[in-house]
This record gives sequence, C-alpha cells and structure tokens, in this order.
Amino acid sequence: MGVKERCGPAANVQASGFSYLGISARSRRGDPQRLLPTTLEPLRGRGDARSIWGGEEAVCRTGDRVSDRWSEHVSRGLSRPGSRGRNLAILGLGPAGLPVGLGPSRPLPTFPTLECTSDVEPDTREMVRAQNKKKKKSGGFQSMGLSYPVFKGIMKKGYKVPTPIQRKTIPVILDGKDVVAMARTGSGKTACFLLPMFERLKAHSAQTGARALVLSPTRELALQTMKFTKELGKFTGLKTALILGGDKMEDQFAALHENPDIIIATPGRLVHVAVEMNLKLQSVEYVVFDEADRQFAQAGLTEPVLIRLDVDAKLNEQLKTSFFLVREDAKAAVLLYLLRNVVRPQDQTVVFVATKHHAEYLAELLTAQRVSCTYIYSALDQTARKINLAKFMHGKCSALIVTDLAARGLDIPLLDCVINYSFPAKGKLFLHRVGRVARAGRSGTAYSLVAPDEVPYLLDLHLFLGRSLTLARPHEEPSGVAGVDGVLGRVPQSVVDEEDSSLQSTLEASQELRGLGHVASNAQQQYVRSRPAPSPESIKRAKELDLARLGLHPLFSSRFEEEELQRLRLVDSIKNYRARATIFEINASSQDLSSQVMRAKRQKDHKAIARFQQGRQERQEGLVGPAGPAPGLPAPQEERPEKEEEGDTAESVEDIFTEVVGQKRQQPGPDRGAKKRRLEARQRDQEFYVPYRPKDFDSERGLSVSGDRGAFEQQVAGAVLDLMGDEAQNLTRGRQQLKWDRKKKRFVGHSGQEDKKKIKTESGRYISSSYKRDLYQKWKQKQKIEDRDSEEEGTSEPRGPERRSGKRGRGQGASQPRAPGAPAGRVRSELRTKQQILKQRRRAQKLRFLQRGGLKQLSARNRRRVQELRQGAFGRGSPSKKGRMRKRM
Ligand SMILES: Nc1ncnc2c1ncn2[C@@H]1O[C@H](COP(=O)(O)OP(=O)(O)OP(=O)(O)O)[C@@H](O)[C@H]1O
Repeated sequence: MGVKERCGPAANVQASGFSYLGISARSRRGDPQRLLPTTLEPLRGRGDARSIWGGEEAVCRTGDRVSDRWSEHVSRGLSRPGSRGRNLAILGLGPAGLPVGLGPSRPLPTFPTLECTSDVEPDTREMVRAQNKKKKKSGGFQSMGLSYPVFKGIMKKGYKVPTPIQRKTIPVILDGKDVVAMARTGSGKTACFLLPMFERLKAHSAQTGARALVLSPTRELALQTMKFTKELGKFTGLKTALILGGDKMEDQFAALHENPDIIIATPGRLVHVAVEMNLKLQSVEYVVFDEADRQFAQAGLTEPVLIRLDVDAKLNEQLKTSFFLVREDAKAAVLLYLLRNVVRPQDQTVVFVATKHHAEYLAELLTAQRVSCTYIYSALDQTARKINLAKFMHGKCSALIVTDLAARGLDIPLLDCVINYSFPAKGKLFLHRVGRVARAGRSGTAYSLVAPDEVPYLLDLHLFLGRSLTLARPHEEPSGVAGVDGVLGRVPQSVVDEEDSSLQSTLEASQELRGLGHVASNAQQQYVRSRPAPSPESIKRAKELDLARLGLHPLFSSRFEEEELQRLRLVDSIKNYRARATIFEINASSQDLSSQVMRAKRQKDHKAIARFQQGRQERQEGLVGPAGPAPGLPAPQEERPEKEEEGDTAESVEDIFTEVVGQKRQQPGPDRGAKKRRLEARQRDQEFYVPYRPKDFDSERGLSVSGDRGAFEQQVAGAVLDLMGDEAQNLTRGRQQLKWDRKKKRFVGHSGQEDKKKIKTESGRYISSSYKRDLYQKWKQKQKIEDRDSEEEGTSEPRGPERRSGKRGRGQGASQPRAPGAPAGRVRSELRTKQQILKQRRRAQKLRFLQRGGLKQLSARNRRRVQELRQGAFGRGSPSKKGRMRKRM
C-alpha cells in the first residue's frame, strides 16, 4: 500500500496520481478551526491516512478512528515546545490506493479562512467544535471547542492550561446546562463563566438588548470582573456596561443606551436603575451570580449541575497560617509589630477589621506611626474607594485596611500577606479572607489575632477545616521549633509593652486619634453583640483550654533570647501558681475533721489525681489528629474517663465523708442518670459502635444545612455566606435584622421581605419598589431623547441607542435591518448634518484662535488703533481736521 506524505501548504494538491487533503495551518498556531479538517469526516474508518507535524507523523490505518488519531497528533504538535504548528498535511488513501471518498476528478473542498463569510462557515465551526470536543483527554483549552476569538483572548491573557474547575465547568456550561460551581479561592472561577458566556454571545449585536448579566456582591469585584471581561473577551467585540453603586446614574443610563451585550452590575444599583428606566431585561439569556451563593437556590435554575471541587482541602497548601492569642486592647500594638518586624518590607498586606470605625482608626494610627496604609469600607465614597484600591494595587502603600467588603473575589496580584485583626465569626469567611493570598499557585501567609473571646471561633474554624489546632508549648526553646504553620501561641508581653508605649504617646498627642479610638471601641462592642454565636461545643472546649499555660508563638520564641524566655517563665509560674492544699487544710491542725477528710481523700485518689495531672499535661502539649472531634483537645471518648473520675471522685468524697462523719447525703436524681449513661458509654464496644455523626460532620456542617429542602438545595445552601454589615449598627437574629422600635420599645425583626413591594437599595435600605425620582426622564430630556421607541414596543426598556428629537437624519437607525422577532433597536448614525459640521468647524476655529492667543493680539491691535486715532485727533493738523477727528473719537 503506497502512502505518500507531504509537508508544506497542501490544500487541494494532486500529485503522483493521489489526492491530498491538506490544511495549511501556517498562519495561525493553535487555531482549532483551521486545524481540523472537516474533509476528514468521510475518511473515518475507511482508509489509511498519514499526518505530519514537523518531522513527526501519525498513520491511521483502515478501521482506525481517523479523527481521534489525528487530533491526538495535532495536540502533540501543539504541545511541543517551540512548535509553531506550521505545516500540516494529511493524506488520505483508500484500500486500493485511491483517495477515500474523493476521486481524482472530484474537486476537493477547501478549508474556510477567517475572512470567508460564506453561508457554510457557521456549520463548519460547529463541526470543528464538535470535533475538538471529542478530544477531551488532552485537557487543554483547545479541546473545549472554543471559537477562535475566545481562544485568542485566552492565549493573550497567558492562560496555558485550564485550571481543574475550568476543565470541569466550561464543557457543561457550553452544553447549555445550568451550573453551580464551588471551588477554592483563587482557582480561576471567573474564567469559568466568562468563556462560555463569550462563546454563547459570539459577537456584538446592535439589535437585541443585553443578553448576559453578571451580578457581583461588591463594586470592587464588579470592576475586577469588568477588567477580566475586557481582557479575555478582547477579540470578541462584545460590549459591556458596568452598573455600580456610587457611580453617576446618568452615565449608566447612557451606557445602557449604547446597547451592551453584557451587563456587569451590583444588585442594589441594578434594581435602582431598573426601577428608574422600567427595565425588564427580557433579552437576557445568560445570568451569573458571582460569589452570591445566597441567591441562586431561588434563582430559577433548571436542574442545575453542582460541581464541587477541592472542598475537602479548603486551604491552599501554599498558605501558611499563624494564630496569636492577644487581648483585644493589645491588638493594635501587635499589628504594628507584625507590620514592622514580621512582614517583609517588600510585601503587601491586607488587614481585615470588623467595622469601618476600626478601619478609620487603624489607618490614622498606622499613618501616625509612619506605616504607609490606606483603607476601604462600604460607606466610603466610591471615588475614594477606587483611588485607595488603586494606590494599594500599584504599590504606593504597603497595607490595605478593609472590612469584609474585600473578603470575596478580589484578585490583587503579588499580594503576600493577610492579617485578621478581628477574627472572623464564620469558617467560610476565614477561607474567603485568607483566599486573597496564595492564589493561582503563589504562596502566602495569614496571621490572625485571636482575643480570648474569639477562641471558640478559632475552634469552630478548625472543626470546619477538619484540621488540628496546634498549641504552642510553654517555654518553647527556639531550637525546638518544628514549624510555625497553624500554631496558636502567645505574644511576648515585652513586645506588646514596647509597641503599646509608642502608641500611647501617639494617642496622647492627638485628640482626633483618641476620638477615633473611642468610636472604634464602641463599634467593637456593637460588633461583639451582633456577630453570630460560636457553636456550644466550641464554647465548652475553649473553656477547657488552659490558655494561661499557652506557650509563646514560635514566630516570637525564635526571636527571643533565653533571658526573655526566663523572664516569661517566671511571670508564668507566678500566674499559674496553685496552692497544693485545699481551703479545708489551711491553718488546720492535723486533728481537724476537714483536714482528716481531705487527707483520706487524697490517699484514696492518688492514682486518679496523677492521671488527671498527666492528662492536663498532655492537653497542653495538645497535638490531636484531624480526625479528633475537638482540635487541640482530646476526643470526648478520651475525656470520659476523666469525667467519670470526677464523678467517681464526687462519689468517693461522699463515701469518705460518710466514713469520717458517719452520715450520707442523698444524691439528686439527674446525676445518677448521668452516671448510668457514663457507665453505659464505657461499656460500649468501640468495634461495633457506629457513631451517630459521620467523621466529616463538622466540615460538612459548614457546607450544608438541615431542613426539609431537596438534596440539591441542601448541598448548595452550604455555600451561603452572609457577610455582616461593616457599620455594626444593626443586630441580627438569624437572617433577620433587628431594629429598635421606638413605639414598641424593643428590638423587632425586619427581613425586608414582609412587604414584597419593597426593594433593597445599594446602601442596604428598603424602599418602595415604585420609588422613582424620574432621573431617567430628566436625563432623557437633557439628552433630547424621545420616549417613542419604548412606547412602540410596549416597554420603556431602552433597546438600541437613542433617537434625538428633531435631529433624526436620513442616515439614522430607521434603515437598520431588523432581525425577526428582535425589537426595533436603532443604530445611531455616524453621519453628521451640514449644520452640525459647520457648527463644529466654527467651534474648532474659535478654539484655535484662543489657543494662539488671538484675544491678546486683538486687544493689542485695538489699543494701537486708539493710540493712532488719539494722535491724529490732538496732534498737528488743521483745525478743521482736528474737529473731524475729535468727532470720530
Ligand atoms: N487557566 C489559568 N491559567 C493561569 N492563571 C489563571 C487561569 N485561570 C485563572 N487564572 C488566574 O488566577 C487568578 C485567580 O482567578 P479568579 O479571580 O478567577 O479566582 P476565583 O476562583 O474567582 O477566586 P475567588 O474565589 O477568590 O473569587 C487570577 O489572577 C487569574 O488571572
């Protein structure tokens, strides 16, 4: 069997009696449309084929699935380093040496070029996509069947291969299914919804209204999504409108009149604009709820596919965490120390605080201490927000102080460090905050300042993460530090004192700072009252932790000299001093009854006492595996003997008391029941005991809620993350906001849903849904835009650019072709009328005149002329002339 090969552009070439089916991929590397020969279809399974990529070749024999072999070959060629994918030739031969399906006399179809706009092109693209999709195992963007402009945008952005979540979600969305995707922070979820969106919208359409809507929870995230859309969709030509709270409404009306294909919006302002413009958004066919994981269960998704990735390993491996136990009033001092001494000078840090008042206070304080910083919170003016964020992003300052506004979605390149000044009340919020670092394969560090009342939240977090919390050992020697990741430890008092004294002097010098500090501490009280409570089990376990014996955090102990450690040991030993004798034995003679009882008790229980002390010691060393239900603490099963010992101890006190005093008191009922239960638990055969909670119960609790919802809703409801307002003005009860009712003189619940006719504005206030300030009408009057286009269509939604009254020339939108079923959108003509051109010329002339300094020249000329006239009138000359000149003057 003769097989010929050919390199070089080989479209429709006939040589040596054989037909060559060829595709020239010379001009565009990686263009899947061009690389896939639609003409290969007839070859499938019917002959031998050979393809050559550079020097490498693949031969498909009779019965082979030609397209599979071919695409494997192509992808090999594409993935070869330095490969330019230049010339590809494919030779098809029939069993008898004849080209399959294409006789020598039959003209060969040519592969369409990009410039080709014939009717067959869309079909070809579909086929190309279908072919590309068959080769899924290559796992690249090429195999997703994306069209060329989208693919080019991806390449331009520098994405070489899709991230795992992109690999999973994009094909499903392209198949037209509704999708809910959950993956780690920084795993590239934005591209997951943008790429299929571009693919669906294809190109700009002037006839229809907006076809895609992206809702973002914060303005910063919306701006970022806009940036991604522009970068990734650069070659699609799609138009995007940004509708953000804080920006001018007029600009947004104008943007919507420009006929955008995509609207990126924050929900509050979108509702406001929709009310003003009476927008129906009927043309929207692709909706994205970015980060708004509360909304989507009710968002009308049809049989959505839930894609969850990496939810077990919630924290990135490249992220290092440290927890410092600090008193609330010492946090500012520790923050200052961390920013000055621990964080590297070249690193950028985001500091998360509870309320806007904290942000304002700390920004002033740090600036006074010459630490360059800026801040963002929701109530800040939008322009200031943009400026402050840009300042930080461009490295003009090293610290950005933010509320939870910036916890979600923000992608700040080259960010290295996150500090949780206020520890988050929810595990998921912690993930979002620390997810600002260690993104897209980078490393990062998260430091958390934990006040004693925040320790239960820390335990909750570790239950949620399914990780153990490592407690720093007391008197840790610097050399003994194994690693600092995930350790809870104390901060040396000397560090706090040193920084605090400098802060105090700054505070004394500034009245304003003291005022801000006072406001921040009031806000802290409000915040503490309004934050969600930790789980009861974590509260209980936090109490059991002997925090007084907690060691220095290794980060500090490695920096502190032995002398300092000794000093701390002395302070600790004074702090932890416990008298060996009980109160019954103080000043008691050996013959005293109470002393006798205690001695007898001690003797009887010396083993239990030793075990208890040993247990406490072990707890302090505190290394319990992730499977342990209480991070940093022994499992309940391990606790039980101690509890029983306590119970037994109580029993034996009774016995001894009876023995010595001769009287026995009755024990109350419930305790007897408890003892019985404890005994039963001891007898439980661990091998056959099936715990009523699965091992990952605590972890999954964070991702699911109980209730009578469907399986899907139960799964997705776990993704709910309610951020608390950063103004700490309202208390919350469940999902309800509590507000003080003056008449009822008590807090009352207000979810905003009582009155369905109310809407929530971008500031979070509920207003009547019919609330309208007629801003749109005023804007239209100002812009001289007629109301007719909407009236014609039975809706006032702007479709297509505006018509200006009395100025609609012949070249304007009326002549635009109208797609079947499409509303009457009109494209604003770029042709100008004669008057407009003359007016513009006059304006330009005037401008040039003024720029040349024409006014000055004119007045100088006038002055000269007046001078001449004066001289002419009063100088030499005949009296009659003088009289005439005087008259002229
Ligand atoms: N395929 C890819 N290859 C390389 N980098 C990528 C890829 N996809 C996304 N990135 C980059 O990874 C970073 C994080 O992406 P993105 O912001 O979309 O993450 P995310 O999952 O939405 O994060 P978050 O959950 O915090 O919102 C961005 O800088 C983005 O440019």
